[in-house]
Amino acid sequence: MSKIIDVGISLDQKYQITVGQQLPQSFKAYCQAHYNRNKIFVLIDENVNRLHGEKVATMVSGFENTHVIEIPEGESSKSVKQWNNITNKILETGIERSTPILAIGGGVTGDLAGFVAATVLRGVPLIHVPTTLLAMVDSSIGGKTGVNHTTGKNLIGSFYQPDAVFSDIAFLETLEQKEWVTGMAEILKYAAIRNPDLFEVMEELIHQPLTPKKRWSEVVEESARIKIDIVQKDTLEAGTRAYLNFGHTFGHALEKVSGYGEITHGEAVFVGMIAACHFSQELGHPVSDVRFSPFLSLYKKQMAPLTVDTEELLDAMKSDKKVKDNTIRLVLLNDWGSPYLYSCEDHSLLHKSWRYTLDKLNK
Ligand SMILES: O=C(O)C(=O)C[C@@H](O)[C@H](O)[C@H](O)COP(=O)(O)O
Repeated sequence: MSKIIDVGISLDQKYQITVGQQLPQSFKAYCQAHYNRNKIFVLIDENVNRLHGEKVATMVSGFENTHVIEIPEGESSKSVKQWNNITNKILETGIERSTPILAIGGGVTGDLAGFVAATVLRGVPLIHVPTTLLAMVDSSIGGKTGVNHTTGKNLIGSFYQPDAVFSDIAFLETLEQKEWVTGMAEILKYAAIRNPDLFEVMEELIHQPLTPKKRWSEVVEESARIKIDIVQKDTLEAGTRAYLNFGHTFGHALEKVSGYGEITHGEAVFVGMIAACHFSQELGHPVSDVRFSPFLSLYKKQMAPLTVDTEELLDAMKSDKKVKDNTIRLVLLNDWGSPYLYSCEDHSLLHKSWRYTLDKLNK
C-alpha cells in the first residue's frame, strides 16, 4: 500500500511523492507515462548499487539505454570535483534535454545528482529514489541541490525540483544502524518545529528493532508532509523555509570544523538542536533539551568525543547562508512547534551554548 503526497510548488511545477513498500512497478509505470524511454542516466551510491543493483535494473528495464554512474559513498563526494567528473561522463556519453537523471541513494547522492541535473544543459528531468531514512524524510524533498565548499557546507548549488520522488522504504532493510540514527535527527527536527507528537512516536520506535515496518512508513510520510507544507509556502527560502534549518547553523559548523565526513549530517544536526534549545532557553523560552534525552545515548554511542574549539565553531557559523548584514541568524524555538528566526548579536551566548552542548555530548 503506497501513499501519494501531491506537491504544488507553482502552477506549472506540480509533482508527487510516493511513499510505500516495493515501488518498482509504480516507478516503471511513471516512466512509461512521462518519458520516451530512449535513455536514462542512473546516478547511484556505490553501496546501493552493490546491494540493490538487481532491483534497480528491474526499475529501469523499460529504457533502451541505461547509463549507470556510481557515486563513492561519503560526504567527500559532495564536491565540485565529483560534479565535474559526472558532468563530463554524461556530456561525453550524450544527453538531450528530455533525458531523465535518476538519483538513487542517500543525501549525498541526491544533492550531487540533483545539482548535476540542474546544471547539465541548464536542466534535465530528475527523479529521486531516496534509499536512506534521512534522504526519505528530508534531502529528496524540496529541491535543494548542491555541493560543499572548503569555506562551508552546501555553499554551491541551486533550487531544482524533481519530476517525482519514490520513497520505497524496502530499501531501509539494508540500512546500517548508524544511518537510521542519522536520519532520526531530521524527524526529531520536525517534532521540534512542527509536531511534538513525533517525539513520543520516535521514542517508541527506538525501543524496537530498526526494520522498515508500517510505523516507519507513516513517520516518513508525516515528515514528508511537514517538509513539503513548509517548502510550498516559501520555496526559495525567503523567510519561513529557514525553519527547516533548526539546529543546522550549529550543525553545519560542527561538520565543517570536524572535517566533512568525520561526523554524519544527522549527528551534527542532533548536536545542533541541543545547542539551539539551550540558546532558546537562555532567552527565556520553555524548551528544555530534556526532550532530546531519550535519544542522546544513541548518538553518543556512535560518535567520537567532540574535541572541537568553540572559537572555530563560531567562525564557521559566520559562513552560514542565513547570515545577513554580517549577523549570524539562528532558528530558535518560542515553544515546541513554534520556531522563529533570531539575529544573534551576543556571541558570548553562542559560546555558552556550544560549551553546554559539547559537555553534554562528551560526558
Ligand atoms: O530543505 C531545507 O530548506 C532545509 O534546510 C533542510 C535541511 O535539513 C537540509 O539539511 C538542507 O540541505 C540544508 O540546507 P542549507 O541551505 O542550510 O545548506
